[in-house]
Amino acid sequence: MSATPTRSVPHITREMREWVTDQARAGHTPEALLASMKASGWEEDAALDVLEIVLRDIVEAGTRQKVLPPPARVPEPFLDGAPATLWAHDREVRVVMAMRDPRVIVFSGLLSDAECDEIVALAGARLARSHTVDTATGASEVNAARTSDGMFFTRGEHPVCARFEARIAALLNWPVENGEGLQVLHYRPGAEYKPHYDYFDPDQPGTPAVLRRGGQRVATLVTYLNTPTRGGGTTFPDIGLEVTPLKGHAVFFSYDRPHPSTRSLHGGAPVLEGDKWVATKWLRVGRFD
Ligand SMILES: O=C(O)CCC(=O)C(=O)O
Ligand SMILES: [Fe+2]
Repeated sequence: MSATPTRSVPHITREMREWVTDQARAGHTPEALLASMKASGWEEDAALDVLEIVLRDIVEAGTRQKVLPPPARVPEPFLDGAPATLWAHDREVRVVMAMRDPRVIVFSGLLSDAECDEIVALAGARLARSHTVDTATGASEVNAARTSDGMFFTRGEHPVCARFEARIAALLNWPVENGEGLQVLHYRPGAEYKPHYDYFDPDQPGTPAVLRRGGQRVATLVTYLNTPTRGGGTTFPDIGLEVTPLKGHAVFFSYDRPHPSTRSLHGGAPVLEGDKWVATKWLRVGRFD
């Protein structure tokens, strides 16, 4: 048996990678690149190794872009004609601001003060340290990026939940059945939720299991159940937006594919004074049974 000669993987500097990438994008052939590298003193074998690695990376990056999932239909309120208010099941909701791309809408009056208080009281009785779905395993785990406490109601668990869910479905034109149960989060002073995406990362091994129930998340509605004294806004770092948490207001945003190009990155800024309570409704592309 003959021994296979081992060849070490060449170290490719950032400058080298950029030069090969620029030349290839400018339309120069691999043969032309090889000739220039040899002319500037490269050994043929080493130059070939570098070209093979960098050109393969370029092709793979291009393929990844092309296999972006097609855009999904997303929840969307009827805002044609720029109405000041929308009728949502049993209540008039005000439209405070609407951004088109990415889609971000702030509503007020989605819940009455009494309904906010009732949800806080029901959730408070059941709070435990927040858990998020770990897409590596599909299991729940304590998430260090989120320093709030949280719990989930099942859909329609209390009359106030069912009423709220019917309102959300009417407001956003999305079936109640496609919504997850409400999640309630409680942030104490200093607590925050670092910027994140709400969709499930398709590259994580646990994601297919999570998607079996309802498919991807395509929109989020965060409703503020109280008004923290200072801090605790919902931030959208890609667009420099911070939504003030005001009791009964809600911020809606949608994302038509599980990809950062949706610019749906968002977080809960640290609460500086007072507490913060929110109810999050995640909407799936299909029935969440
Ligand atoms: O607390 C907030 O403002 C954001 C909450 C959030 O991002 C979530 O529940 O997914
Ligand atoms: Fe979120």
